[in-house]
Amino acid sequence: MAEQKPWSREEFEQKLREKERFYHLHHPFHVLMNRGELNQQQVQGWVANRFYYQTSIPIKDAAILANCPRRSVRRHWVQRILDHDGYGEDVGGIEAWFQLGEAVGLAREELESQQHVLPGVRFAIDAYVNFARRATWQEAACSSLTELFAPSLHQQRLDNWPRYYPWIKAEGYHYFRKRLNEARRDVQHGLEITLDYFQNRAQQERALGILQFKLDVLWTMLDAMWMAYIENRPPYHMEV
Ligand SMILES: O=C(O)c1cc(C(=O)O)c2c(n1)C(=O)C(=O)c1cc(C(=O)O)[nH]c1-2
Repeated sequence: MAEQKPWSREEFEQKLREKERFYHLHHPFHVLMNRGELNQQQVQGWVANRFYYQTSIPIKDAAILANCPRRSVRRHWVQRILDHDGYGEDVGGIEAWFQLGEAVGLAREELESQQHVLPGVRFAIDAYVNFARRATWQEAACSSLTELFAPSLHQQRLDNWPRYYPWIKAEGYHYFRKRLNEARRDVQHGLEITLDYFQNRAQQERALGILQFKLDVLWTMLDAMWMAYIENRPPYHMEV
């Protein structure tokens, strides 16, 4: 059978963008959250579990750097680690997440200890980090492209939460504001790498599969949180 023609650069980008419909923005947990229908304990559960994602992202990006022999790419990619860990005067995104924790009533130690991190959330995030360790750096770059869809979600939080959750202190919003620009910049780089690297149709379809895998990671995290905080069925709930 004849090989299918590759999509043009524009068509390929369009196919990647069409994956937006699977973004965790549409997960029922986020829908409730962005309609103001979560209580404080449920918001705290999300913040504490997402903290594990925040701390894993620079480890994931360090794995990508470790697999990348191209200095011009590393020079650019390293910025992601600095954004999260901080550099010089900038305290970084993980510190901003601690501020969010405090703003919703979670002590720093509660986040740091990871005591609230659900097994399902941990498994999903570890799968993402391990993928980045084992894949080529271009495939791992492709897996970060869910960030194409993140700015609108950060913006929704900035627009809606102060109204719905007046008990969240204003310092909590710094992280989302910071990510608006960082995500737009990062995704431009990740997209260029992806559009350059995946050339024939089979490779382009592989890229869509990689993006779907990452969408599954994010969706599965919220499934675990839904069970624990909406259904009140965390693991082993029958025993407690
Ligand atoms: O709040 C969100 O919904 C959200 C989603 C994502 C994403 O789509 O992966 C990231 C972030 N936030 C984020 O803050 C972040 O730093 C980040 C890095 C990455 C990545 O894959 O490298 N995704 C995301």
